[in-house]
Amino acid sequence: MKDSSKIIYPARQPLTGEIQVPGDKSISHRAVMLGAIAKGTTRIQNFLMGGDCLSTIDCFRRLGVQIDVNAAEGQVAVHGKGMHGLGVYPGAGNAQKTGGPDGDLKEAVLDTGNSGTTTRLISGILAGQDFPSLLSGDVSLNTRPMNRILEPLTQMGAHIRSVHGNGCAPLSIRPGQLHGIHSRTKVASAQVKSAILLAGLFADSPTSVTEPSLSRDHTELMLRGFGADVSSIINEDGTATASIRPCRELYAQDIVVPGDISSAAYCIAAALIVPGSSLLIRNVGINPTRAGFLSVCRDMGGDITLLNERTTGGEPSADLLVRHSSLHGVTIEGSLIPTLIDELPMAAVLAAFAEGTTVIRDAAELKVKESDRIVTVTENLLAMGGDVTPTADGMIIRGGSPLHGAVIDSHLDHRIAMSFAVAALAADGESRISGANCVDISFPGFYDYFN
Ligand SMILES: O=C(O)C1=C[C@@H](OP(=O)(O)O)[C@@H](O)[C@H](O)C1
Ligand SMILES: C=C(OP(=O)(O)O)C(=O)O
Repeated sequence: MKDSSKIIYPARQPLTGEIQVPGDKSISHRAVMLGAIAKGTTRIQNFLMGGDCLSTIDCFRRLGVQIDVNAAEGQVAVHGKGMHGLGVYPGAGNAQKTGGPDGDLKEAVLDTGNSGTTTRLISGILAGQDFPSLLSGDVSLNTRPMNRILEPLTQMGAHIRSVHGNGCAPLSIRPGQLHGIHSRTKVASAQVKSAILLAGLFADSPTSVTEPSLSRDHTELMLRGFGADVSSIINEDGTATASIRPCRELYAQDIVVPGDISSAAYCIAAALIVPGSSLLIRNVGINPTRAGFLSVCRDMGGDITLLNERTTGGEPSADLLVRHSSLHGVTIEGSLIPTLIDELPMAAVLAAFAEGTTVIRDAAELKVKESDRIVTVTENLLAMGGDVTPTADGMIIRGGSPLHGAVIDSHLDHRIAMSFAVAALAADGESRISGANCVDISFPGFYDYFN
């Protein structure tokens, strides 16, 4: 990704009016993936044209799926190949000889870019194919932990390994007969759960995954919509189990992607901290497994009203009316964490504008995202004059003193760039954000919204 920097000036006026944020990243990824292995054409509206979802499209095109993109209209048509129709397409520049004992067998060579979701979910699908593949991403992606999918997929009979033996991508996947398992995950991760469920489609017996608490359930909801036999329960001890039966065929769907609550979080936070603001954010996904940021903002004293609540394709959404509010510190922990994992950098920044202390704990997962977000949030908050102490699984933020403009290092992590762009709106003096273009990964046009 090319380096770029951006100067952000404090907001000179309240944020008012109506906006709509781009489509949900998690749902956009899944719509392409399930569309690719379904029978028929899946038509997607309000697809997120961000770098990560474009990586998913690119991977499936390289597996022979015709995908038509109308970027201006946010529309994507995925011409599904069915459960067993993916393949290696020499000539698309993606096939190479494996050079291994399987001699001439061609492998699909796929670039998953900066996207953990693409890498982990597609691995579940590729584990069930009859051709080999090689997955690799950018420098950040190739340092992220993959043993969390390698272990359960191997247990299912997949032939998947980390090429350099370091538990990270590149990943090499060879054909293998998959069997159903019951997997217990250590962390509540929708990516791990989804990789196992997607592999379960291709197994010869049912598969289930129990996670410590419920992570985002878009895969389960969408799989059901495509005709798979999926069930989910919350167990008495608070753990969550999702189960899937092997599947012969998935059927194409029309999908309308709601606005991404993870992107809306920056607009919500900006409206809460810039004095006089009153912002209406239309069409935001509020699936309870994603809406933790809304609860936290409200607990902090944030004035947020939900209007026009509705459900499309099993996914609830609403319009959010957000008004400037005086905030106070809170504790963010436990089963709430997976419901706002990507919004924690923004929540930490918000905490710096809140009176009193905010404690974020049980969030060690922050360390294995696009950057170590405990480190990168702490470093940048300190640069702005904030009072923050990093901990092993979170941060303690003592808020209420004014932040000042600073040089912010995004570490090419889109969530860090956006969280600190918002901080800069309510700080004294100008800020400079390095690697500012990385916002295109999940929120193309982010800076224009604030202009
Ligand atoms: O399944 C998904 O779409 C995602 C799950 C989360 O990751 P984990 O499953 O690793 O927590 C999240 O951080 C990521 O941005 C998107
Ligand atoms: C962690 C993120 O995404 P991914 O894991 O898909 O790279 C994110 O969007 O904040």
